[in-house]
Amino acid sequence: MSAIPPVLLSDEPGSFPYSVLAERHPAIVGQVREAFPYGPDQHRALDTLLENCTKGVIEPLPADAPGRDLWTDWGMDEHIGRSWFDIPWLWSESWFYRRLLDAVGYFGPGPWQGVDPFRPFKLAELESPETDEELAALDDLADRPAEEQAEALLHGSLWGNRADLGFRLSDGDAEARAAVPALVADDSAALRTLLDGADTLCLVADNAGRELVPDLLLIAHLLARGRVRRAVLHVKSHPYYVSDATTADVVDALRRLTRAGGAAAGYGRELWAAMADGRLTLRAHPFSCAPLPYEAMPDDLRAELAGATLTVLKGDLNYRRLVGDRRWPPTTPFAEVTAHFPGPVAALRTLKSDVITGLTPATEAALVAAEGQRWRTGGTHALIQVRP
Ligand SMILES: O=P(O)(O)OC[C@H]1O[C@](O)(CO)[C@@H](O)[C@@H]1O
Repeated sequence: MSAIPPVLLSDEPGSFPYSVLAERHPAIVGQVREAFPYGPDQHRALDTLLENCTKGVIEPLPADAPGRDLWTDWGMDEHIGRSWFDIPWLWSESWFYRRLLDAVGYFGPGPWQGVDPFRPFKLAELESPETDEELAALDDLADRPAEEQAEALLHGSLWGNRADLGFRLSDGDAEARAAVPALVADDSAALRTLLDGADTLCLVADNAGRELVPDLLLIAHLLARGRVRRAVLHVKSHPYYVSDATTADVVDALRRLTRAGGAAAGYGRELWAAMADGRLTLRAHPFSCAPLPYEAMPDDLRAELAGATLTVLKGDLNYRRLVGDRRWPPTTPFAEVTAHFPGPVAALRTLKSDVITGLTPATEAALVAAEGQRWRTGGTHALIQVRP
């Protein structure tokens, strides 16, 4: 067993985590502020948040705040009074989204209760010409052999994670850079084996829009071909990390598919029917927005995932939560760091933060020789890792 390295903090100027707190979060506050006709109270609360998240310390949630008990369980008291930059990065990032939702009145009571501050960005992406093109491409795919379709949809789902909206706010060139390189780890053969004839597939979604659409297409394909009997799609219980998918985003994506026409509409109808007969269910567990690694998941979620044939975790944040957001040496075995997970697990992720495990020494050396450490955070590399 490898020695356990320290968790990532955001206290090193020039590091990626530091830039997220010092630059990305203020940029997100600005974008949200411009996207809605908020009133003076909300603007004042956003000003306070901006000041607090860049220069202040963690302050407790008010006694009557919704979800306060959860945050107490998740370690709020031990962080109170400490700088956002000196506590685990995973924790301070989640806290930022919680406090942002508070500032705009998301948790209510009041007229802004339940209004997703990121919805305009998500909808714009769903309605973009790029989404049109991706959906139109399904017409050509329909004539290809089933295996080829499955492979294309798997890679669509993987690369759909490439540039989430939060990432693009601070790294607008990410998508234009570099042709798609080879995967840095590719356990897709093991993934195919696990998926073939699976009873229950849990897919833990990441982003809405151009990531969720291919996730849904993959699920539709697996269900329609009878490769998996049922699928459970885990989404976030509230808006999170800008583009993370909630139930409302699944509904938007399904509507988008069904009105697209052509093969896309067929997938949409398949999913709609699967929701109706229970082959596809949604889950929005509160732990989906917890500032903690999956190793700390509560017993009910552990039991649920233990019952799945396979759990597929999408995206960078889920990867960080799966392996523990630590400074692992990149060659640390993936099976070792995911041994805590209650059943077979796969990660489909483009690389957008420093954390990485499961590389061969040769792969790590080649990446470093070509790019220094940029490959870790640039969003231009991806992986499929499986622990059966
Ligand atoms: O949408 P994803 O793939 O989980 O990525 C989330 C992004 O946010 C971060 O947590 C940084 O804010 C990175 O891990 C990543 O760039």
